[in-house]
Amino acid sequence: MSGTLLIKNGHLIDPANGIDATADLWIRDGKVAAVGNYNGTADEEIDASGKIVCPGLIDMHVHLREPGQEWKEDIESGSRAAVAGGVTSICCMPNTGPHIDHAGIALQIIARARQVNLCNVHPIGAVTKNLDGKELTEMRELSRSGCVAFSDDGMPIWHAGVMRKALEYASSFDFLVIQHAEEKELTAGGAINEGWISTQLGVSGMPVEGEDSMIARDIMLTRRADARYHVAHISSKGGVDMVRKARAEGLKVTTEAAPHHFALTEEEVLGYNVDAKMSPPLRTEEDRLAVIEGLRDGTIDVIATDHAPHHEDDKRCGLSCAAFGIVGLETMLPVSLDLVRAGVLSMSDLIAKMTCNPAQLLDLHAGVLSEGAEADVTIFDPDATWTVDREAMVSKGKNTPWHGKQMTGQVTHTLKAGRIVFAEGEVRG
Ligand SMILES: NC(=O)N[C@@H](CC(=O)O)C(=O)O
Ligand SMILES: [Zn+2]
Ligand SMILES: [Zn+2]
Repeated sequence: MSGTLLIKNGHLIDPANGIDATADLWIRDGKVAAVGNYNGTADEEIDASGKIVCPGLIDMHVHLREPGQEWKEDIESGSRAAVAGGVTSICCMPNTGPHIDHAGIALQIIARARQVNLCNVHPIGAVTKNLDGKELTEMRELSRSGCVAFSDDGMPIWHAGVMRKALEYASSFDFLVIQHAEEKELTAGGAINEGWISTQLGVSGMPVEGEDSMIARDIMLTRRADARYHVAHISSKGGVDMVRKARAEGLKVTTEAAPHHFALTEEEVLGYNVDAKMSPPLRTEEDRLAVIEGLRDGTIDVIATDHAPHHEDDKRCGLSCAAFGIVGLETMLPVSLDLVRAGVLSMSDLIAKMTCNPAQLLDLHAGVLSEGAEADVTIFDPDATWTVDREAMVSKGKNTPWHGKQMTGQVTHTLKAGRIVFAEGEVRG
């Protein structure tokens, strides 16, 4: 956008620059022009009194379903859902059809996202061709085509030998390898966490050891390869403890938590609720508290949604057969704000986990409000309440466990490169 926009009187939080104060934010020609005083006049103003103004949120774990399953979501609907949730940069996972396992698909996604022009979309390239865990992709070429990290998400990088090669190769270029940690030999046939509740419901469970054993194996391989390893959607106490230990040892191990794993437990599936089914599954209260402690002490430096839209037809067929996954973009912020309200994190530390921390991990030029930076900005009212209505969701996916629940914290404006792309409850553009 051209011209000068003033966002005034907001509580500005820019963790990367250590800013946490009431201040005006000046934007000129799509870039941050100044924080505080500015020698000029505004063409347009947004009054942000009583609101928080922060860098546009980044969600490094999103499933956009395009190409291949556009009835579940596409780049346009996913981008719209993102900005409605205050998210201005998303990384999309490679389990599309075709998979993001060659440069052409990555380039196609980037081109389509630019046409849609609502948020930044960064593909994550596959580690193995077809995501079948056998042969490595051309990671260097995928990286040159815009992939910001590598994963077989949806599937684990299963075989230890392939994982070792992937980590060794990635290490020579400093690529980040993101693991969906699940030992399928242990979880096969399971739909929810294995335990008392799965027994009670008579539904096959996925033991927590499925996640933990793969994280343990991967940490050993990461140590040997001196690679950068990231655990996707961590959900278990054992996993968090191992990551904490690995980091203390100086290994380049990082992880992310999804809001559902720190907000909900396996009790959500009582009543056979298919919208509480995802992989990894909701686990016990002990696991949930361990994820929260990991967020608090910095073991977990990123919050990412694992936004996984599915069509009704893939969900409404019983707990055992329903697809794994829930949508998350539009509820990420209010659910995460509970961590501030509970005194687990300061507002600035919470925002860091959704802005500068993922940006740093993925080397994105985003997540800060420094002078000259692209003006991707989120404005939200931390106290406003609203009720989740699945039918009113912007995403094509309506599979949310929070339907009918009251949220505290509402995005009022989302700006992409200085342009208002969401305001007054409407996506613009
Ligand atoms: N998380 C999920 O339950 N589902 C994801 C796959 C994944 O993230 O592993 C999906 O693509 O639907
Ligand atoms: Zn996954
Ligand atoms: Zn995922």
